[in-house]
Amino acid sequence: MLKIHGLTQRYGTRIALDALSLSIARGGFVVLLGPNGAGKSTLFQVLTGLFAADEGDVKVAGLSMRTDARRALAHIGVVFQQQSLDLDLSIARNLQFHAELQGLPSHVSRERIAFEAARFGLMADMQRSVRELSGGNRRKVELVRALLHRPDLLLMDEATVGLDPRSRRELLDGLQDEVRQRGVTVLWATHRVSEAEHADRVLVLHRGRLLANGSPAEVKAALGGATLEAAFLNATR
Ligand SMILES: Nc1ncnc2c1ncn2[C@@H]1O[C@H](COP(=O)(O)OP(=O)(O)OP(=O)(O)O)[C@@H](O)[C@H]1O
Repeated sequence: MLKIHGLTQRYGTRIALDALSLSIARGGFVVLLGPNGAGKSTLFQVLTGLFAADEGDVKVAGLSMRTDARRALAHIGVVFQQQSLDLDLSIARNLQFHAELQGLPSHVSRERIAFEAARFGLMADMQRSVRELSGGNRRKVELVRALLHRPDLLLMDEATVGLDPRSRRELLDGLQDEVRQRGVTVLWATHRVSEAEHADRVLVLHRGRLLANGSPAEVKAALGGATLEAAFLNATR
């Protein structure tokens, strides 16, 4: 689903991504675990075509981001770290606007918006402005928006920051449904080890390099530690 080869990104003399290579098969909940400054956001910016990296390439569903970005991006949905909804518009308008940008026919967008909004418990608030919503519901709207064009690869960058445990759980459960029911691949960037404990696969990123790559148990064994958290803290000190 995703192949990253030799990706390098520098900011002046600082290396944010250091010849990073990895591949991720279709389907599953994959956690990209890294401390602050590891390069997670930089990687997501390259994956979503915000800029091209200095070196290397990314392929999504076999399509190169360098030569075929438009078609590659059609496979990707994203929720960025920074909230990006129009606060003055209602949930419904925000979602309709995005569906129009994606070129979805109106009968398809109406059906998908209703389906996803119901799934995430947003139906009662559809006509409220986003400004009036809790942080948890705003994130759910962003997730629904990211799912409208039915992406195969969903990128979530620190998506639970500021959410209480219940909202975090609901968001994660919704994503697990997507993985199970539609075979979506979720790449979930976080610095919280607890969010990696139940992942299908964990990628540990530190200073732009991959330190470990495997199931939570494999990563714990590879990095050495009594718990995944101890292994992570030890390896990224
Ligand atoms: N626009 C920029 N200009 C200069 N340096 C940058 C820029 N963006 C990121 N960096 C540096 O690149 C490195 C990787 O940053 P990045 O934001 O990708 O990490 P991150 O893992 O997302 O961190 P966080 O968890 O804090 O969001 C850091 O050393 C950061 O200071």
